Amino acid sequence: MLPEKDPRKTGDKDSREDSSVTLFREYLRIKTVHPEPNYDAAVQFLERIAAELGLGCQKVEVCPSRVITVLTWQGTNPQLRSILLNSHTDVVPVFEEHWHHNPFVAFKDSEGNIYARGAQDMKCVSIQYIEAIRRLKATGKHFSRTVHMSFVPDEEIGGHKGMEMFVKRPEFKALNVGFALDEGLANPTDTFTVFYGEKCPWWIKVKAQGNPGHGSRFIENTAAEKLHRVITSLLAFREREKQRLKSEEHLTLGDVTSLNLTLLEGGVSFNVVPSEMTASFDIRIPPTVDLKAFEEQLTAWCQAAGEGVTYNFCQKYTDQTVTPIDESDPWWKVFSETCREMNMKLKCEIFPAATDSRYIRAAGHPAIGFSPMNRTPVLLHDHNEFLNEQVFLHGIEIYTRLIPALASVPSLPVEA
Ligand SMILES: CSCC[C@H](NC(C)=O)C(=O)O
Ligand SMILES: [Zn+2]
Ligand SMILES: [Zn+2]
Repeated sequence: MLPEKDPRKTGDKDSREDSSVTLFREYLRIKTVHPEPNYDAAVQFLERIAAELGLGCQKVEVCPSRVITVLTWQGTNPQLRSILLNSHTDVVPVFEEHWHHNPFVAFKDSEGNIYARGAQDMKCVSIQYIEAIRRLKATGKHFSRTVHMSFVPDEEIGGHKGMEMFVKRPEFKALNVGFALDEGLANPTDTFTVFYGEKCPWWIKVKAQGNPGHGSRFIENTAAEKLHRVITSLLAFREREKQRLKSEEHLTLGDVTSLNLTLLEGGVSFNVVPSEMTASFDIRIPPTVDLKAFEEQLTAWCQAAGEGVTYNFCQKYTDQTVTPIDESDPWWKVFSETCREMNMKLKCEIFPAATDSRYIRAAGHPAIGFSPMNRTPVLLHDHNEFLNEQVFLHGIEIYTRLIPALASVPSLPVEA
């Protein structure tokens, strides 16, 4: 085996590599991978950066072993609401056998593609924030609004011991957030995708109870027959939404309700008709859907399937707050104008899954999901996730324009 420092394993051929890229690759090598992320190493890395850049560093332990690290660049008028640049430190697991390079080595190929778990989701963004602030500080710049960078654990497993707890803490309230940026998705075209809201995740477990008996007989009203009816209703709805997405050109995945049957449980033996079976569904509901009516529809499908069919929620997110994206909104105006000045094409969408932005929005703060990765295939959670170093470096330039613009938004009426 080659040692991991060997350039044949890491792709470290070029000693002239941009120091931002080197830092990005160093961060990618920290194994903050579930199910046992090394969060201590990430926090130490961030503390080192804070010291290097002369930033304030606050650690908030929201529950045992779950620390939020906040690096702060104080504004010249700290009374004004701040800019929050959020990113999560954890990454999803890998199937190592499907990777062409070790996903925790950050191999760079001859085209500058950096392969690593977290290259897109979302260690790139963390380092882009840091490097943009490093550049701005180096030129002696100051802005009126304070800029905070928050680095949070556990986003990939729902954020329950991360951002969800943090937004309820006095330390979060003290950040006095005016506007937040968080993660988005890559876009394979020239355009950058921007997310102004998210679908509500509902995870439901449908339980059907029926008559048990010998597997050789025609038992009446079995749990399986009832569950089959529920599954048929829900999958028929899935098909309608799928067709709607396909046939209406302006719609994106964020605009329709997605639904998948993800778990089937029940039974003990081939020849025993079970008295109980369950089916679990991952449902994602756009902010425009009436949640009460949708819940009534789910109840009706279960009732129509027969007696003894019930469901319970394993996840039920109901906050449908979206961030304003009209030019009358001072934050959006500055964000979109700054992007326009850089000739960036933006496409505004609803995020099809769930990120920590939902907790920020629910706490009453506008938040935009944005990862500056155009001309890049969407590879989050996929094998051989990569980001090209030029795309990464361009992202730093983008934040180097966006951060000053947002941190200079003039005092708002609510701040007077
Ligand atoms: C609903 S909690 C889990 C969060 C996860 N986020 C992503 C981005 O994959 C998801 O949407 O499944
Ligand atoms: Zn992410
Ligand atoms: Zn993710």
